[in-house]
Amino acid sequence: VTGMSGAAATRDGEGPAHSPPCSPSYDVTGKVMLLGDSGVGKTCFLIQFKDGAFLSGTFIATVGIDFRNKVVTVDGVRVKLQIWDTAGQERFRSVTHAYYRDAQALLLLYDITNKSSFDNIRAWLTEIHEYAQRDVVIMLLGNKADVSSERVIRSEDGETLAREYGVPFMETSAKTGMNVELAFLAIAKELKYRALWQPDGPSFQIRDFVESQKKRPSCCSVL
Ligand SMILES: Nc1nc2c(ncn2[C@@H]2O[C@H](COP(=O)(O)OP(=O)(O)OP(=O)(O)O)[C@@H](O)[C@H]2O)c(=O)[nH]1
Repeated sequence: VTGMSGAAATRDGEGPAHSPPCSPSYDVTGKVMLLGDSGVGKTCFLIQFKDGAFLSGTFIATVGIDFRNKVVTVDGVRVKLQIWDTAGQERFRSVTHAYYRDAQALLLLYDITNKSSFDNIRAWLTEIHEYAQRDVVIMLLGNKADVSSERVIRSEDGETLAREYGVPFMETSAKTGMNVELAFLAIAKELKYRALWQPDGPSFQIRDFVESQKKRPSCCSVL
C-alpha cells in the first residue's frame, strides 16, 4: 500500500468469520469534497447519489459544511467515500478552507445555466491549489444539464477548460441523475487504484475512464 494521496487502505486480514482465510478483503476510505458557487447543485448532487432522490422546490443554501458516507464497491473492493457538502456562499469560505487539506478528491461544480458559476471555476482552482493536497484528484462537473433551454455554457467550453487544467470533465444532472453515480464511481476507482497501487498492477487513468463511460445530455447525443 503506497497511500499516494493519503487515501487509506486497511487490510482486513481477519475478515468476517465466513471469509476464506486466503482471500483478504480491503477497505479503502477517502474524503471527497463538493465545491462550487452557491446554487450550482452540490447538495442535490450528493442527495441524488446517496438517496436517489431530487430535492426540488425552494433552494435552501448550505450553512457551513456537512457530510454523508457511502460505500461503493469497485472491482470487488469496498471504497468508503466520506462526502463533504460545502457551502458555496463566500461568507463560509474560511470554514471550508480548513477541510481542503484532508480531502483526497474534489468535485468542482458549475451550473451550465449560470455563466458566473463557470467563470468562477478558475478562482476555485486557484483556491484549490492554495489549500488542497498537491495530488488531490479533481473533477470538473457542469451540472443542471437537464435544463437545455436555459443553457449558456456549451459542453465544449467545459471540455476546453478541463483540458487546460488536465482534469476529467462531464456534464451532470442532479435532477435526472445523469452521470452522478459515474462521477463518484470514477473517484472511487481512482482512490482504490492509488491506495492499492502495485508496480506490476494494471494502470488506471481517471480521464480515460470518464471519457469512455460518460453519457451526454439527450439534446447533444451523438447517437
Ligand atoms: N434542473 C435542475 N435543478 C437543479 C439541479 N441541481 C440542483 N438544482 C436546483 O438548484 C438549486 C440549488 O441547489 P443546491 O443543491 O441547494 O445548491 P448548492 O450548490 O448546494 O448551494 P449552496 O448550498 O448555497 O452552496 C435548487 O433549487 C435545486 O433544486 C439539476 O441538476 N437540475
